[in-house]
Amino acid sequence: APATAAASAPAPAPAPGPGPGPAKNMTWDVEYILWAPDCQQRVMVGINGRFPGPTITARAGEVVRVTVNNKLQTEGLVVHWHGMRQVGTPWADGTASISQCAISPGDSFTYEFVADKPGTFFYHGHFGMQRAAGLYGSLIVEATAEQDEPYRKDYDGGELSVLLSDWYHENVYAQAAGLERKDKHFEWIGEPQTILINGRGQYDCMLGKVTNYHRGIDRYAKTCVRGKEAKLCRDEERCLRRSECGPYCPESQCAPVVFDVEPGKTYRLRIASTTTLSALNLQIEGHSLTVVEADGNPVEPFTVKDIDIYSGESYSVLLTTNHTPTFYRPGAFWISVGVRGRHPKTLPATAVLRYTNSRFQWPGSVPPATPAWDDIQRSKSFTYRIKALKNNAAATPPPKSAALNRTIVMLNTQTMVGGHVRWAINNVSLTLPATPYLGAYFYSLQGSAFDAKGEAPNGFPDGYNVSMPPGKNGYKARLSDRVYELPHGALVDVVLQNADMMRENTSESHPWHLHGHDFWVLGYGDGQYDAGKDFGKLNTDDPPLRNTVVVFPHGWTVLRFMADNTGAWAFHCHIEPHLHMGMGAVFIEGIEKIRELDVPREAMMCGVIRTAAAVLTPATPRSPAPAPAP
Ligand SMILES: O=C1O[C@H]([C@@H](O)CO)C(O)=C1O
Repeated sequence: APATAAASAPAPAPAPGPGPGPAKNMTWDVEYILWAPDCQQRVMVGINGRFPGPTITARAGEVVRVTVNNKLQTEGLVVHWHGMRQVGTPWADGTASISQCAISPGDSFTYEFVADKPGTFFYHGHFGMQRAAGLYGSLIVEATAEQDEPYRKDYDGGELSVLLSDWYHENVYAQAAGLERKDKHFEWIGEPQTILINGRGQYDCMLGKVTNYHRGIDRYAKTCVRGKEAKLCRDEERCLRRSECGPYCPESQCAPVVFDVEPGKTYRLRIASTTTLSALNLQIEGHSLTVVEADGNPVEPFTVKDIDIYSGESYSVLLTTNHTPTFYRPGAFWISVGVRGRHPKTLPATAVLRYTNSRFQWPGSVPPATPAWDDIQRSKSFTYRIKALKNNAAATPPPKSAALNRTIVMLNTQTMVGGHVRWAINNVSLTLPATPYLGAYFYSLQGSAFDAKGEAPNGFPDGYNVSMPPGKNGYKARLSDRVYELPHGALVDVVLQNADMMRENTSESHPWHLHGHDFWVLGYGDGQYDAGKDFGKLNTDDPPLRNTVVVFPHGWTVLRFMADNTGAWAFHCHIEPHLHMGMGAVFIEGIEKIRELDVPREAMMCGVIRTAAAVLTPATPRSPAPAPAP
């Protein structure tokens, strides 16, 4: 490994990333676009002129190579491949300040990594609040013939991809500015205007019949108009100005999503959520759903009427088209997606499941109502049911507790720091340094790149009462870019401990996402985790492997992972404003091995400095400037 690579590395550097193999090559222009995802035109971050970004479909083991051209004139960007473990390619993880420098405006960067395992994934921006601006899309990894997914034989109809998100009319710069205002001027982003399915929604109206249930969410709730908007469609000029084009124009950017299915078959729905904030619930009128995959891992199948899904999670569910069309059920059914966990102010999103023998285009029924937002018990019972598939090689059990090297307890608190509302982990509210951690370790610049004087705290003081706000606990947070350093191969438990927020008797659920890994979810509980009592009860027999897990209000969650992936990995709440407010941590793994990596200059520098041979030859010391004339 080069010692001071910028000055002495041999030129030119080999192409970064994994070796040869079948590859998926793509070139993306990322740019601002005017788009009307919910029939209202706004500025978004699009890829190749569209929103959402293109779906990537790869085979497991294939190399994915995406050249990203940053055509945003005024901001950097990175793309994170959510769920890809990036073994050996930590610089391709796409986290600004952690795995790479943000790609400068006008510059390009090629991500190159192995789609390491089959499953349902997605990609998204990971710089500032760029994901919320629309920079995301689906990433599907198909199994090879040899590794065949265990549930592959259980569906004969095909696959449907359902990417869920929430959408705000206020742009992300305004959202971020509001979050950063001081003291009583703090502006929370509030609830989204629209839930999107595959990037489409209908602001302020329902495709189906409106009921009192919908009026309870938005008292002005109405059914989207069909006739008037259809007339607008015929006026091509107006239709091209998309924002004037209603949902029923086929050309419209907010046209309802319709999944055409054959009767008498079983389909696999790949469902992923990249919401800014909302926890969602999805159900399909008249059909049950059998959960078979979570975050790319096979789970013991179980059948439910609806699923909860948090930001950062993905599931595959099997659905059988077992209805015979009747007068009342003509063969078109509502897919309904509503908000859970926070008092909803957003109407549920709807899409249509339409049998090919359906007598009607549209369901005539009322879209099914979302389960009560505050029925946390119901959410828990769904989440607790998720277990690893029995007797399956892809669902490896965790090493037993005896092998454990380290336990990190992470208390999350919402607290004031310097007049700002922030989130903190053990009193450290994460700020990100200008120098990516991966480069700081690779070039041995820890001391100057970030605060390396001490580690991020391993726990919180005894006697902290998690059912009281941090203020009443006399607990004061600070900003820091400190990290957790993990030696290669350490077996690590993380206890996520939720607590009271600044407002007494309030606590919210948080979906935590770990980069570079899947982890085993060993257990959940209410109140404060008590190692003496709870550790022995953790599930080490069939815990599910996941990359995202929820910690429930005033509860705890324990996860375990093996720190065997050399790199710098983010671990954070997947709620976009919460990460922005400091709710995250960084693990530096295999510290003793980082310098052996082949970190490409492209990830740590910008422009031609990264590739031009000239700058790589040792610089000739400049003669000292002449002394100024007396
Ligand atoms: O971080 C948050 O801030 C608000 C609220 O606590 C203050 O307005 C909220 O719901 C969050 O999750």
